[in-house]
Amino acid sequence: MSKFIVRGGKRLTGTVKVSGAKNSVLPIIAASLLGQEGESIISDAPPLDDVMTINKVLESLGAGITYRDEVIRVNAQNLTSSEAPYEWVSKMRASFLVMGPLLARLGETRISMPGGCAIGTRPIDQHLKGFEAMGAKVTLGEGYVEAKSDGRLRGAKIYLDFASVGATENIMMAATMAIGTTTIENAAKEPEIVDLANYLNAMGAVVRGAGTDTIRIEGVDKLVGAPHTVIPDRIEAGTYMVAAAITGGDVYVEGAIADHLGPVVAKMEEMGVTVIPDENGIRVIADKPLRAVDIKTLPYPGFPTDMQSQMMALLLSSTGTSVVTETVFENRFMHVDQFRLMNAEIKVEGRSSFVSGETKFVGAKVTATDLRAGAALICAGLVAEGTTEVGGTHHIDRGYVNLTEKLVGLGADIWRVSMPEPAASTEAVTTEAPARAEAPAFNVQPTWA
Ligand SMILES: CC(=O)N[C@H]1[C@@H](OP(=O)(O)OP(=O)(O)OC[C@H]2O[C@@H](n3ccc(=O)[nH]c3=O)[C@H](O)[C@@H]2O)O[C@H](CO)[C@@H](O)[C@@H]1O
Ligand SMILES: C=C(OP(=O)(O)O)C(=O)O
Repeated sequence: MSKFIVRGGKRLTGTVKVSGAKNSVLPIIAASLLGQEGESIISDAPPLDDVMTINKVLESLGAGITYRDEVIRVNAQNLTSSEAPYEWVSKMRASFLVMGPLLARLGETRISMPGGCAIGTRPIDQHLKGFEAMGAKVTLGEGYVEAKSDGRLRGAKIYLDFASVGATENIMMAATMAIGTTTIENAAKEPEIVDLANYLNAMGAVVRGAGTDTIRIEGVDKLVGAPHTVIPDRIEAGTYMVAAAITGGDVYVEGAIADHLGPVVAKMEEMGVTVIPDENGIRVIADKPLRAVDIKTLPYPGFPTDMQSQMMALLLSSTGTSVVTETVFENRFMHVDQFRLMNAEIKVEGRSSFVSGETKFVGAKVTATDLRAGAALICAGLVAEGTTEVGGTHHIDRGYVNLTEKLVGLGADIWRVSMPEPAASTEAVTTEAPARAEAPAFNVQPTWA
């Protein structure tokens, strides 16, 4: 067990570099299963717990994987299994993204049912509807989803009831080796979809229209491993933009792509933050009081649900009342109770939160209820009076590379402590900051590379 400890009151300045996007690298690693020959070389692969998990899934399927210096090499020529076990899928929903590639490659697959999680029930009906339309026979039972095709999948026209990111990716991957053309209508348009399509095309696939709401995939006979560099993580970038703004800072977020962050930039500007994008990143300067604004999460290019909780932290410190409406996930206000422990005033009514500004955050013991909630609590901790302890670090480790190092590099007073397991020891854990030379002690380099 471990915690992040944040002592509030430091203004952030300097440059922070964004890592490769979690939500790009996960489907791309899954897609590497499609390579019948050669090797895929995936660069800028962030050393996150989620990446380790999906690598384990691929290894369990028989793929050869090495991971060094943020480069993953996948050799998927000889797959030995079509089953993704509970052990890995239960750790991370995105493991389910191996279903499309396995169906295309092996004609059958059995995958543990991905459960719901803190932010919502997250059904997979749209994924399965797509596979069935392409001729797969899907059965559910004993906690597993099985899909089988009678020979190769067949191209089909698939309309998604919701522009689901995962369903678009899974269907797109399954369709690459189908007979004929598949059309996905009401497809998700996220930059990560475009990144995946670029990688698939480099492998020999014919995917057109990614980034629009209609994607056409012409099936081909064979895909081969290919090199690809993952796009920068727009949510990590947005998180550092919020961290900079909430502390009244001046930070250059290197690698951030302004085009991928349209609504985040727009809303921060509406609040009174100065945002200066250039071709290598985005500079954020907050040198005046911030105004309240309303936020509504939507699929891309709308305001990203994955930035909702961090933005709520910023709105809490603005002047006035803001309304935050969450339309993507039905239960993504878990951070509200945690913010309340830090002195925030927020009223939740259905899918909307009424957020009172001018919060004088007070340090408290809080818990990351999900990945972005954790990031948001750390942002609040940066300006809180006193010390904030953020537990639930396993959520945060899913999506932020070297979080303490990056924030310390900007001048934040944050470190991480490892807690002894209660049964093993009753020793108190110190929340004193380690000497700077010792901090940060957290090493996220994979140990099994
Ligand atoms: C690994 C990854 O890329 N994760 C992202 C991805 O998750 P993920 O791909 O799971 O998100 P989706 O876009 O699929 O989900 C959006 C909404 O659609 C619903 N839905 C989805 C599929 C389905 O078959 N049926 C259905 O009802 C979900 O319950 C949710 O309410 O997009 C989300 C929305 O931008 C982000 O928050 C996640 O960070
Ligand atoms: C919800 C998220 O991710 P995932 O879909 O991997 O749970 C996220 O990145 O905020």
